[in-house]
Amino acid sequence: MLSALEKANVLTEALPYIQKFAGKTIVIKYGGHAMVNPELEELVLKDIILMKLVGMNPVIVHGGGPIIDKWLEKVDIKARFVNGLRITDEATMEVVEMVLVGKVNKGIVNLINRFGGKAVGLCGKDGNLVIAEKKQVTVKNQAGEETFQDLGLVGEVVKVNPEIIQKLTEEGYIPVVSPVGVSSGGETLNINADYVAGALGGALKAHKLVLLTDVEGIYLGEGRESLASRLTASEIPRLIQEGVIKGGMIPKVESCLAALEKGVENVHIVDGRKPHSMLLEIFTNEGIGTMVVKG
Ligand SMILES: Nc1ncnc2c1ncn2[C@@H]1O[C@H](COP(=O)(O)OP(=O)(O)O)[C@@H](O)[C@H]1O
Ligand SMILES: CC(=O)N[C@@H](CCC(=O)OP(=O)(O)O)C(=O)O
Repeated sequence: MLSALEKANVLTEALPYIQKFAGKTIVIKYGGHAMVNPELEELVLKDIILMKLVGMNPVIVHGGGPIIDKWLEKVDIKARFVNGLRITDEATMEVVEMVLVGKVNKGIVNLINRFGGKAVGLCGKDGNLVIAEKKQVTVKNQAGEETFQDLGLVGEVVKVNPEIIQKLTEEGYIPVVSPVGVSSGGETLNINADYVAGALGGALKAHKLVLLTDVEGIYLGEGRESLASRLTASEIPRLIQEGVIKGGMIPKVESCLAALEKGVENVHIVDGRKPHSMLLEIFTNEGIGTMVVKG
């Protein structure tokens, strides 16, 4: 345990970081795989409340893939993914919206409020926050040829209207965003939360985008020693092509690239299972996880 003096030292050591980040927007993607247990969830959300209290503007975009899987199973719908994206028919979309916007979003909002923060939950439909269109994807077949794959009601962000987030932030709220968007024709679309986080970070000109997940960062090979502490944007397409980055990591790195392109200064993929990983990232010089940089 720290003595009272040591605790005071820790606080004053954080001062330059608090000054540096005051007023800065930090978009945090809280992935479903990082929501591993209630104790850890409490730590993550209390860290975010602390960030808000010391003057930063945290904005949460949450996922919930494993929780959707659980509820789909209850109604006998099989979960299927292509390149980390859920194939979404109408029945699946209904479950996705109920689980993300209803259960997961309100669960996070309720906890933040209970821990003394002020949270407001939204999805892409609120204030036309996230306008999307159906996403087109190509995949390689067994012969190595590129073929088109229809994912159903899966969206790609085409426009973000961030005013509602800015208003909430100015009023002292922590916005909590569900990755369900709407097309210009009013159709509900399922968007991977990583893409929403990247696009929102870009639209808000965020200082930082932090993607909390269930691995330490991006591995370039087998084992923990292959963890990349820093990758440049230009290396990413090759790593996807070679199959080094696959599955759920693909939307994450693509979100990083989109955010960097739109001027987000710092983009990090961090282990959300590690207690206080975000605070370590923001308040110390310890580089944790993988930082993706322009170039
Ligand atoms: N090169 C890589 N380095 C680290 N993880 C990778 C890599 N390629 C694929 N992955 C997978 O990406 C997963 C993280 O994505 P995902 O499961 O969608 O998490 P989340 O719910 O946090 O969005 C990891 O658990 C891992 O299985
Ligand atoms: C199109 C698509 O894949 N949407 C995701 C949305 C939730 C999400 O992104 O959750 P995680 O961050 O926990 O993976 C899904 O249906 O699972």
